[in-house]
Amino acid sequence: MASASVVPPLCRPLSNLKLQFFPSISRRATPPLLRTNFRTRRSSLSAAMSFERELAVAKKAASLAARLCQAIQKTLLQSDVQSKSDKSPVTVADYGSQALVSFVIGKELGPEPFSLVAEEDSGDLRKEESLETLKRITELVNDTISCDGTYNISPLSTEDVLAAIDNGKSAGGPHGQHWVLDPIDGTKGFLRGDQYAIALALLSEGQVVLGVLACPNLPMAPMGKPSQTSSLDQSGCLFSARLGAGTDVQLLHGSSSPMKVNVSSVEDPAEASFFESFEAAHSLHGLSGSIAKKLGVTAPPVRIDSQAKYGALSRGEGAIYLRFPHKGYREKIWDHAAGCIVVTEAGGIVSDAAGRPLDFSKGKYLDIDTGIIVTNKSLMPALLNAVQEAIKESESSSCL
Ligand SMILES: Nc1ncnc2c1ncn2[C@@H]1O[C@H](COP(=O)(O)O)[C@@H](OP(=O)(O)O)[C@H]1O
Ligand SMILES: [Mg+2]
Repeated sequence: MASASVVPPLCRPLSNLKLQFFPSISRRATPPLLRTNFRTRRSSLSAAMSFERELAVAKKAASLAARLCQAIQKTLLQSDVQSKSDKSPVTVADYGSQALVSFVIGKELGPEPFSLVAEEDSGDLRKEESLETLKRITELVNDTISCDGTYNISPLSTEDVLAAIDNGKSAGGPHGQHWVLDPIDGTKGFLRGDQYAIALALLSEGQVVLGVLACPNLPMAPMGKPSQTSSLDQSGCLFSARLGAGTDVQLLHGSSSPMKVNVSSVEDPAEASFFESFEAAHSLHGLSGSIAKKLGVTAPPVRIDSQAKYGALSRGEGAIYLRFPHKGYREKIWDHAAGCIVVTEAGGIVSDAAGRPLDFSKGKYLDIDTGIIVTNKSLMPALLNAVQEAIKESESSSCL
């Protein structure tokens, strides 16, 4: 069994994270949808509430959860892997991470109850055959809290841990405040030893007002750029964004100061690189390929797991992210809320394939047209045209 009492930093080299570049494409006129839909939605709400305290809590919660995940990834055993009803892999780390984030929010912002929309629930864990797993999660959560030293409390019981996980049962929606959590985004990457993220956001009146991405395996130095300082030689990035306040990155663990980041400013797609899911089951690589071809791309895409893609884009590493799930899949808000604000506060645009901004106010699902595309303001018009042409072509060819 893995022990969380010693938590070494995990510095696995990222063999699958490379940069590629687009050849040039001609710029086209901005489609009307784009012009009307990307007006800034900063309401009086953000002026009245700064969410500074909440952002600090989110950073603390995600960092602590990352500690637990890092300890587990290092010593991952086959026995840690279970199967949910949808057969996706879920590990003790997913549950432990959700319990920890829920614990930290409650501790820091309580005693009032809070609303949390999160990926995991305790249903499977409450079964008799899961008792050993539950004990192990409880031990990991307690070890992580005790190593951190911030909270002087008696150890949590298994019931405390189940209750903390079940705090994540909220349905979200357009009113009030809702935390949105993916305790391990990119579970498959986590199991492979590749990229994953702890993704936490806050919705207020249906709008994402802050987001944090803890990316334990993402190097601080952008790929292809030699680091100037020793802190950039390390892995583990914490991205954080607050409505109207920009996006920062800092070392996930340690005392580095936050640095403001911006998305790539490239206007020529020949200088842009392009991200997509590592997993072909999560995004239509063929469709992305034909979009890339329309833009004149020759290099293969950069395929990595999780919202680490949004984090990398926010600091100008690569310029485009394309996500086209297979027909029938419904995207969940926790897979995009934190990533979305991290990119938009860094100057980027996140939209569906029709050019509409993502709407996080409809509960746990996103109601999107076909797919999600992310890039900077200069490249979006041409990208949107290419996306729409490629979709039309793939629809007509599938009718033949
Ligand atoms: N068939 C599918 N199509 C699109 N996304 C899927 C999918 N099955 C799972 N996912 C989502 O894709 C996320 C991982 O994204 P990525 O491919 O960018 O790493 C998963 O997050 P979890 O790992 O938290 O379950 C899951 O929510
Ligand atoms: Mg996810």
